[in-house]
Amino acid sequence: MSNYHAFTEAEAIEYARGIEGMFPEGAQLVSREIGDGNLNLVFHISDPVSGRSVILKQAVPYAKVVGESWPLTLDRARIESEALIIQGRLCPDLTPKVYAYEPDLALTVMEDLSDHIIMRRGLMERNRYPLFAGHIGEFLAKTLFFTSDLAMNQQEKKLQVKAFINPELCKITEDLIFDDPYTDSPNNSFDVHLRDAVESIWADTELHLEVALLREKFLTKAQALLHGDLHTGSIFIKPDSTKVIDPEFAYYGPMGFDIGAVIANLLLNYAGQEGWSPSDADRADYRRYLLDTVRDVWTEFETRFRALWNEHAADRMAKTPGYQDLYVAGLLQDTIGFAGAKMVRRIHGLSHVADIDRIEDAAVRERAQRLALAIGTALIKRGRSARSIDEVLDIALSATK
Ligand SMILES: Nc1ncnc2c1ncn2[C@@H]1O[C@H](COP(=O)(O)OP(=O)(O)O)[C@@H](O)[C@H]1O
Ligand SMILES: CSC[C@H]1O[C@H](OP(=O)(O)O)[C@H](O)[C@@H]1O
Repeated sequence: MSNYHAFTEAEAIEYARGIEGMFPEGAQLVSREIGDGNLNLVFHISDPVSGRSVILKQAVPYAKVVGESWPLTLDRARIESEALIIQGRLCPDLTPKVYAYEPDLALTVMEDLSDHIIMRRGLMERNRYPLFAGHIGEFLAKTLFFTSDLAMNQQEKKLQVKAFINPELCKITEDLIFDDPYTDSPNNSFDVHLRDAVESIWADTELHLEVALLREKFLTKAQALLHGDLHTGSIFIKPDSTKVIDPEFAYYGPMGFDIGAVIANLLLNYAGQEGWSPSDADRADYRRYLLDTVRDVWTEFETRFRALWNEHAADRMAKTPGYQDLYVAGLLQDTIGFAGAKMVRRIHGLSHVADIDRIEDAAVRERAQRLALAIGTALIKRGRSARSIDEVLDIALSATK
């Protein structure tokens, strides 16, 4: 990556001007750096006259949220662009179009999705998205099924596992999700009022055993090409459209990690509804919508995944009676366990979620945090014995005072 340097806004404009066919000759381009994620630069380049626009996403050689003291591979830009291309082939309507990838600059040029909003914000505004569960169920079923040994030639799949070895980004997940929240790590960050709840998680060895088993799956179960960071900040949405962005954490891992991420982030918003002050009936109604969506995400995924299996399984052994049922039962258990782990890390780990952190009143924020921890830890403990997605809804309802 010898020519690499991080773009200034002026350089981003110059680069965009050179993209063939993108902007009219001589257009007065405007650039805004809009990256609000933890890791990368995102330039929005537009021509106010023609109304045309494009996104340039560039990795920097460190974790932006921490600074240069946390070096991070630029190879994540390759992983992200290659994963976007695969996901785009499988789900063209659910992903941004990738126009180009420049390895020397760790830069991906992609479709501007600014007519959508980031789903986390949409949920914080208490919008409802009736098509979301079907859309994300389709994304999960197609991307996970078609990249797995069920649908692929096993030799080709192994080459894909190799192409998506992503050790540095996986290490972030291994530490921030499966280690730090369960010990007194300097990476943790939490409000003082939460110390007793956090200390009881540090001391809960029954919980630690379940997390160790989930971590082992994350480390070893190369089931499918995961998105790897499928939270509601990685989803752009509007009523009739859903687009999944930001797969730089992609690697071959356990399918339930992606499904669990979606469910966890719906439940984090559920907990964050403590911060809303409508009538109790309105809050309960929005929470009901979120729980219905949790159930629908799973059932939409399961229905489509089974249909793909029945129609496209390439593997003779995949047709063995009973195999599909056991496989799907295992996916549900993984999904529930990973959902719990993805909730807990957002309360007292390094990286939080706005659904809860934006609650200004400390006492109300504390109620939301405790609720998220109660649901998250219960999901982790239930995972291995779960039989139905309804158990997730029951856990959320019984933790809610
Ligand atoms: N294709 C896109 N169209 C419009 N805005 C985008 C696009 N991709 C990213 N963004 C904006 O940039 C922000 C950060 O992007 P993201 O891919 O999540 O970066 P990071 O990898 O740093 O988390 C998003 O929250 C969104 O506001
Ligand atoms: C130091 S990275 C922390 C956290 O950030 C990533 O999320 P995003 O870049 O989408 O905001 C990922 O979830 C990591 O665990």
